[in-house]
Amino acid sequence: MGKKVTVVGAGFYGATTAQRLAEYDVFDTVVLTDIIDGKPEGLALDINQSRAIEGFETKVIGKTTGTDGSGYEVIENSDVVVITAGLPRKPGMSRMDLLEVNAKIVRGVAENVAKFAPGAVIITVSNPLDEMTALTQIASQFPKNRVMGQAGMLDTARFTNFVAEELNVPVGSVTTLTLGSHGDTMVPVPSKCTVDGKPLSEVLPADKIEELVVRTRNGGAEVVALLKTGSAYYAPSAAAAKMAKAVAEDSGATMPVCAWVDGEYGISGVYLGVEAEIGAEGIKKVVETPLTDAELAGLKEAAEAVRAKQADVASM
Ligand SMILES: NC(=O)c1ccc[n+]([C@@H]2O[C@H](COP(=O)([O-])OP(=O)(O)OC[C@H]3O[C@@H](n4cnc5c(N)ncnc54)[C@H](O)[C@@H]3O)[C@@H](O)[C@H]2O)c1
Repeated sequence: MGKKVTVVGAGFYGATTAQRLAEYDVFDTVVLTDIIDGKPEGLALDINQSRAIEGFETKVIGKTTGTDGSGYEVIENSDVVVITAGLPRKPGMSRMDLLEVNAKIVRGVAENVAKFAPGAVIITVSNPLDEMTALTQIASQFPKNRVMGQAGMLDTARFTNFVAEELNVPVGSVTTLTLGSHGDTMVPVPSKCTVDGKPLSEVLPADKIEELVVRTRNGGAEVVALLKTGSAYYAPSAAAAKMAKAVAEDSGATMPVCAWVDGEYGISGVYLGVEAEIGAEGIKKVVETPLTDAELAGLKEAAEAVRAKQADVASM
């Protein structure tokens, strides 16, 4: 049977994710939902009308849903569900400022997803990311491997772009890695970064690397400040769509994602940004990579910072 993916939330992040997923032309159906009457239907109609030009056969179905679960039948039998519902940041706001309002939204959505697509893998992107991913698992009661969050793919892509621009080399020649949380405790891993196979530390001075790390950590805020209303969505949607595709194709690709960590790196019982193999069952395996002492210490610090906040979301 053809694959089916649902994107909940037809805002900037959700609409661009649906478009990317449709343009991959690997899914039978892409479902796009929102609580704003007519918005997902209108966007789906528009994306479908691009099929003849872009040359893809995937059908996009838009559906207005209610917070009470009305309309959710449309997501039945989805292989993957991407949750983008929730408010984005405004200039000056931190991701944590969104906690209470988005927790209500994400809890409701996750409960409805569990009811109507009980076999799906869920990819959460709503902010604050680590907390909303933990809440998605709590509210859906899905096995932890079937719930993950998107952050590391985006942070890594931002870091890669900054390095490529700094050195004026193709992005394809640059490999970077960030772990940890999607926020202040993001952990860049310079020891895993290379340019044309050479260690980053051999092609850029330490102070320049640190400058790019800081810019990566503030990558979301930099876009928010420029846009003045709304937050980034082109790179974020590219990341979430790539993850959903890896699930649908059971590819086993290794990607930096927010995954349940259970003993890896000596860390347990927390959703954290790590590298993991992605497949039909969600997280196939968390992949441990050798880290320097400082990088490992940063990862452990990030784990403790998000652990406390993730414990709070259970009651939200
Ligand atoms: N993880 C990341 O890397 C990352 C990156 C960028 C943005 N984000 C987050 O993604 C979320 C969405 O961002 P955006 O730019 O699309 O915002 P947006 O305001 O453009 O869209 C959000 C959409 O969610 C919808 N919505 C609200 N409650 C809903 C519900 N119960 N069911 C279905 N839909 C509902 C709204 O009607 C709106 O259309 C935000 O929380 C933002 O902070 C995460």
